Formats: sequence, C-alpha cells, structure tokens
Amino acid sequence: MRSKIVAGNWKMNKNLEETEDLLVELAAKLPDTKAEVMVAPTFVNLAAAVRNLEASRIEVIAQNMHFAESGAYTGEISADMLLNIGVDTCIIGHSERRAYFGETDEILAKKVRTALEKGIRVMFCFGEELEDRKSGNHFNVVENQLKNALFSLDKTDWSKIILAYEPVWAIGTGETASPEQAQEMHAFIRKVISDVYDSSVASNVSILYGGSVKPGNAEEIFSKPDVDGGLIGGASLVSDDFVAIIKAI
Ligand SMILES: O=C[C@H](O)COP(=O)(O)O
Repeated sequence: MRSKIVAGNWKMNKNLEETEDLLVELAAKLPDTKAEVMVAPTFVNLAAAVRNLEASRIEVIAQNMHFAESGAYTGEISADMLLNIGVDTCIIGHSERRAYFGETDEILAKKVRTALEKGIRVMFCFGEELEDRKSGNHFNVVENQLKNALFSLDKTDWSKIILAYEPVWAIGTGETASPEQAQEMHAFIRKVISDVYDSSVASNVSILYGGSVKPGNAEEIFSKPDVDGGLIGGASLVSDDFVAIIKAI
C-alpha cells in the first residue's frame, strides 16, 4: 500500500537561524495527518534540522548526494555522510540538478544505485520541458527518464523508491499542470512501470506531483487517484502555506 507524502524542498534558501525558526513553526503547527511529511533543508543545516525535529514526525531529507562512496570530490556529499547524521531519504534527479549541474540520466542511475545499496530511500524527480509538452513528446521523455535511471533496478528495490513528477515548465513559474494533466501523466507512469515490472510494483509506488503547488490548488491536485502527494518548493518556505498543503492531502 503506497504512502501519501508531502515534502518541502527548500532548495538554496534559509540560513541556520531561519531554518530552525521554520522548523519550530512547522513542528508546532503540524496537523494530524496520516501522510508522511518531509523537509529538505540545505546541506549545511541538515544536522541541525535532524536535532530540531527529534521529537517531531517530520522527516528531514537531503536534496542531493554523490554516487561515490568517498574520495576526491570537492564540494560533494556522500550517502554515508547523510546516514551518519540521521538522514536516510534523498532527492535525486531534480530538474535544477539536471539543468544547472549537468546531471545526466547516466549519473542519476549511478546515484540511485549507490543510494539503494547504502539503504537510502530515493525520491526520484523527473519531468518534461515545455518544448516536450508543446510537441506532444512529454510521455516519451518521461518514459525515457524512468527507463534510463530506474528500469535496471530489481523489483524489490522499488520499495525504497518514491517518484516525483515535476514538469519543468511548472516549477517556480506559478504555472501548474492542471489536475487532469497531472493525473494523466501519473496514470501513464504507473502503466509503464506495470509493463516493465508488474501491477503490484506500479500500484505500491508513491508518485508525487511537483510544480507551483500552493494552498489554493493542492486539494484538487491531490484529489486525483494516481497523485499521492506533492514535492513543494516555494510554498514550503512559509509555514502556514506548507501546513495548508499538508491539510489538503
Ligand atoms: O522541488 C520542488 C519543485 O521544484 C517545485 O517547486 P515550486 O513549488 O516552487 O514550483
């Protein structure tokens, strides 16, 4: 049975003091929900966030990790470093990593493999660009992203995978995929997974939607049968907005 999940990706926002303030607010305002609630602060504040949320059910997750175990990779963070501070879920493949840091499907496949070998749960992000959507190529693009990074995994690995479909044209733009567009793509993703693996893998994986989710549109998006929650950027930086989105699940 798949989980409902609402995750906040704070990206490169919030210094230490701001991080702690927001966590205190979120912990205090967290509504009663069966959904998993996650936040992904920047690397330098992860350890403090874990300590801050010790008594809370909000999970601290990472925004990225390297595929190598350790070594001469200046500026990078390993899976073991995350585990060592109590972080065992990591976002991999966010479109900003793909676009600004050259992360290819091949690199992402290696990251996913390392994460799973280390026991880190992967929140794998993917989604088409605006030109792909306009040309009607969005289903092919999404299928290839999944195939290149995930379809060599064993069936059993999928219990450690969360998917986050994020159409690039809807990220930080205020333009959201309609609930119908989100549902159509999520249903397609489940069908592709079912064809490659089987229907139990497809029905047990949580598929989140990300891209300009706000308090005003979350409920309608989350009401769709194949949408299991959201990966929230901008609106997760404001406690009342993030709490309202959690309430919508
Ligand atoms: O990781 C989150 C996504 O990039 C969505 O960001 P956004 O809610 O600011 O559009």
